[in-house]
This record gives sequence, C-alpha cells and structure tokens, in this order.
Amino acid sequence: MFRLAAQRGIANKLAGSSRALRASSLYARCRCSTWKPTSGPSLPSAPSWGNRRGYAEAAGKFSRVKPHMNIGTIGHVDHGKTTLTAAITRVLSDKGAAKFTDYSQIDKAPEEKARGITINSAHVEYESDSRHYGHIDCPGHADYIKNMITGAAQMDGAIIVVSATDGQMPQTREHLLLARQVGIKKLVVFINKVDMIQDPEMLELVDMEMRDLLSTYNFDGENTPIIMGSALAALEGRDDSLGKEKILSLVQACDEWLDVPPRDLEKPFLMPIEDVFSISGRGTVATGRVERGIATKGAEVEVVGLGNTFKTTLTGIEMFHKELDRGEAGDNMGCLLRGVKREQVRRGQVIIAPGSMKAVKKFQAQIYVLTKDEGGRYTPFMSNYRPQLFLRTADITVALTFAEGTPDAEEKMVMPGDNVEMVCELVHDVAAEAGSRFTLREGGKTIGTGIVTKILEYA
Ligand SMILES: Nc1nc2c(ncn2[C@@H]2O[C@H](COP(=O)(O)OP(=O)(O)OP(=O)(O)O)[C@@H](O)[C@H]2O)c(=O)[nH]1
Ligand SMILES: [Mg+2]
Repeated sequence: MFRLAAQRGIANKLAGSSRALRASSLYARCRCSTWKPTSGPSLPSAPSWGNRRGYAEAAGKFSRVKPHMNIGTIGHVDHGKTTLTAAITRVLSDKGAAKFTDYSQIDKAPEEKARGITINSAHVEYESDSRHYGHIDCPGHADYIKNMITGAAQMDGAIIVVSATDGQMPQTREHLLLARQVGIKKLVVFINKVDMIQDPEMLELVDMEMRDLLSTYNFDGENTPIIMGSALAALEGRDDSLGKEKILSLVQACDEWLDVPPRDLEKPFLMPIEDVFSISGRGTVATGRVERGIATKGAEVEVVGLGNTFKTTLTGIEMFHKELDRGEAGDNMGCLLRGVKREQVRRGQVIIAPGSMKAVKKFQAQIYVLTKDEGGRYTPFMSNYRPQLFLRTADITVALTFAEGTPDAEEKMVMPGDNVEMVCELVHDVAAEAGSRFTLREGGKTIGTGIVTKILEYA
C-alpha cells in the first residue's frame, strides 16, 4: 500500500492545502474503478452490443466463446447496404444464428450523440460458424463519414456494397478512402442487384474495376473476395442461387478474409496521465485509466510527450486503494514511478510499454468539421487556423494547414460539415500514432473531430 489513507489524513490536517485535497480526491477516483468498454478514455463509448466483453449478454442465446468482430456495410447511396444488412439477418436467422431484423427497422436507425455530433447508425448482430459479428449500417453518406472519423461505431472490417447496375460511384470511392484512413485493413466486396443484369460481361467489368479501385486505395485488390448476388432476392426468399447462397458465401468470405483485431489486452501497455502528485517518502504517482495492454509491477515503462520523454520503472500499482501486481485495459490506477520528480510528469503525457509509441509534432489527419447545428462553427476557416487539439488527456494548440501541393491553399476555405484532410502542427509534442483520434475545440466548444492518418514529424 502507499498508505494513502494515512497520507491523506495527515496531509489534509497538516497542510490543508488544496493541492493535497485535489490529489486525494483524484486518487479516490482510482478506487471506484468502473470498467468501460471503449478503446480509449477520450473516445465516445461504444454501444453495449459491440463491446468485446459484453456482447454475450446482449446476444442472449448466442455463443459466448466465438471471437467478436465489428463490421459494417459501406458504399454508394442506394446500392443496397440496408437491404443486404436485413438479408444477412434473414438468411442467418434460419440457422438460429441471428434475429431477423427487417429493412424498415434498420433504416430507422436511432440517433446517437458522440462528441456533440449526431450520428445515425443501426446495429444488428449475427453469428457465423466461427465468429460473432456486430454489424453497422448508416442511413446516409454524412453518417458514414462521421461514424468512421469519430469511431463512434467502429468497424474492424467492412463489406463494400456496389450495385452491378451502376458500378463504382463517387461514394464507393470516398468510403474506400475513409476505410483506409481509419485503419480498416481488409474489405469484402458484395456486388449487388445482379438480378437486374443479363450480360455476364458487365459483371466481369464491375469485378475488374473494383479490383483496380481496391488496389488504388492500397487494399489487396487481387485477393479480396468479391461476391455477386442479390440482397433483395435473399431478403424476399426467392432465387436462392442469387440470394441465400450468396449471403452464405459472403459471410464465409468475411470469416476467412477479415482478421479479428487484437484485443486491447494484447496490445502494448498505454495509460494516458490524468493527474500527478507526490507522496512523501514514496515518490511520484501518476493516475489514469489504462487504455490498452497490461502493466506489471517492476516493469520498465516510458513516459512520453510534452517535451519530456524518458524511461523509468513502475515500482508500484495501486487500484481500489490496494497495492496490486498488475493493472490492465479498463482499470483506473495509480502508478508509482521510480526516481521521478513531480515536475517531470504532467497530465497529457502517456505511460507506455517502452518504444511502443513516439512523441510527434506534426501529422496528417482526416477531419470532420461540425456544423453549427451540431454545436460547431457558424463560419468557414482557412489555412493556419489554430484551435486546441485534445488527444487523450492532452490539450495542445495546433495549426491546421493544407497538405503541400494543395492548389490555392491560401484561399481555400473549410466549411462546417466538411470532411477534409489537413496537416496538423502542434505547439508541443504528444504521443500519437496513425489511428489516434482527437477533437478540435475553440472557445469551449467542439468544432471538429479527426483521426491521425500519417505521422510527418517526430519530436
Ligand atoms: N433489383 C434489386 N434491387 C435491390 C437489390 N438490393 C436492393 N435493391 C433496391 O435498391 C434500393 C436501395 O436499397 P437500400 O438497401 O435502401 O440501399 P442503401 O445502400 O441502404 O441506400 P442508402 O442507405 O440510402 O444509401 C431499394 O429500393 C432496394 O429495394 C437487389 O439485389 N436487386
Ligand atoms: Mg441504407
């Protein structure tokens, strides 16, 4: 034990300092650790159906042992994403592996709020022979953009739906690019509305074009499974060779091609620092909620960011007011750091497994700018706009510019509601990597949300 209770009592009595009071109340927070199923403290909370530990309860009769994965349908408007979602539940419900969810139920997706942003997305779930899937379908293009950038309903993989009658369209490409930006590594293609095509050469053409397009966006165009069928036929229970059988092939392709992401516990340790205080006679303690991985007492760790990156040893871990040998993803804990002075550690830094992340000063990001109805700006902004960037517990001024070579970058305007790629240059360095999510705030309100896509400069 850090003998905190005693510490606290004495500190409060003797000093009565506000600092001591604050430290004690913060430390107290660590005692009432509540497990939240998000992958990071600053992310919007995942719906309960989709968390990796909790799905079994939501699923009721479904298996508790199969690995869980979040996927979803993406693609151009009207290409059949919602019909396909309903069709999958219908076909699998025959096997008792899903609850049939009608088109109309999916399409009136509930509104959710994440960081002040309204996102409509429907969640269904089903099971294959080897996996449990949470599946996301959004009603409109804007909802896909917001969802993918904020990760409000995160997808580990996706089914891109392309109508055989149209072939690839602008939103097919936009969703592919976004999928790439948010770190989705593999996709399965469903070429839909095949019931409307008489000419087999037409299908060959769509297939070839899709493979090219996938490769353009750095997916494996050659090996990505492409299934051709009719979601409507499957939903209506007719033409099994185009309907039901293709849905089963699609689910099998997802099982075989999409990879289940590593669980948070399997990732390298990371705890964003929320607060720091010193305990006389023991040393410096940093508190926070473990975002991923496992920490063990005596482990080497690295404190990263805000101009002060160094290695140290975790000489103690405290949780629930008890000293423990380990802490893991989801835990609120306090870390006692060997030989570290109070001034060396600050809120906004992270404690990580050594070498697992670096401090960065400049990166490229995909940003969604909130509309005024979402509480965002009323007016556009231009290059060199400087809001505050919030990443985990860090809060840093950032300068936003357009990527080098952007035509008319000086005059270019970013409107509320836009989805843009920008270069972010930070005043102080912070631990980040491709896939790190952040929000942008100005004058106390959230004006945008983004995801790091590429590191441009390390500290
Ligand atoms: N003929 C035919 N029509 C289909 C098929 N799949 C879907 N449709 C029709 O295509 C239209 C659009 O289908 P949706 O499932 O609503 O498409 P969506 O991609 O969800 O559309 P948004 O959510 O508005 O982007 C509907 O009228 C469907 O009935 C199919 O396999 N064959
Ligand atoms: Mg739809």
